[in-house]
Amino acid sequence: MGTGIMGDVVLRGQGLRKSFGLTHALEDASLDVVSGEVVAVMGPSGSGKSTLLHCMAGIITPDAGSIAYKDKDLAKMADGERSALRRTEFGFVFQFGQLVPELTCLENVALPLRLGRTARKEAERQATRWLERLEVADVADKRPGEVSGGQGQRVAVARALVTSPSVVFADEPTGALDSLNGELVMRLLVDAAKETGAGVVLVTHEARVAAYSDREVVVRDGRTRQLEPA
Ligand SMILES: Nc1ncnc2c1ncn2[C@@H]1O[C@H](COP(=O)(O)OP(=O)(O)OP(=O)(O)O)[C@@H](O)[C@H]1O
Repeated sequence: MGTGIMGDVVLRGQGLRKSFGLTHALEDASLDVVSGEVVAVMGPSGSGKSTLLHCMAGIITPDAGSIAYKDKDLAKMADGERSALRRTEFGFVFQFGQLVPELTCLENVALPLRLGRTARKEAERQATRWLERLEVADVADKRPGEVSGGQGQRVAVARALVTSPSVVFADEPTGALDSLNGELVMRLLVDAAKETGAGVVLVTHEARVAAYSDREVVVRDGRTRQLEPA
């Protein structure tokens, strides 16, 4: 891995600190997200991985440090601007519970486009293309409760990519899957991201999953350590 052409730094977090009461979740964490590159964020349970991801995505505000999207400081954006950035430039894949149970898989994938005011027909056309790309076109009309865990995660990946985001945040995306389905989801996620040029932040504690990345960053006690590519 790691031989693709990498682009520019799209998102840069530097010197991030975040405490929850007396818990110092992040002490000094830095992370660069490069377009077309998959960076794995590894580390033991409770080390601060998810907190780092949530800060980088603008979901929570760090106590100190800076996060810049294409050189624009997230802290200086208005709330509305930050939410618009999340909706249009970021995609999210979590471990589970992210699809809307009342909607069909097709409607779930079309939803981010609909929220961005794309007309229904066009949104569903693009959603269909992404379901095909993730090899789950056959579940388009089913609801999330009627599909397997692996199929559901592939639908979630399709939904994360449908807006052509510049950054995809994936927090233990294969955590609830068996190894075969986990490998399939990772392969499809990485291939699709490479194709669109998205940078991927992959939070995982599994070396087998991190093996899909181009670069690894280890978080320990809220501090990041960048590993040199092999
Ligand atoms: N909203 C919160 N309120 C209070 N404490 C929190 C909150 N979020 C995280 N923490 C604490 O911050 C520390 C880091 O948590 P975080 O979820 O970032 O770790 P992690 O590396 O992602 O762990 P895991 O691999 O188990 O998901 C932990 O001690 C956790 O209990």
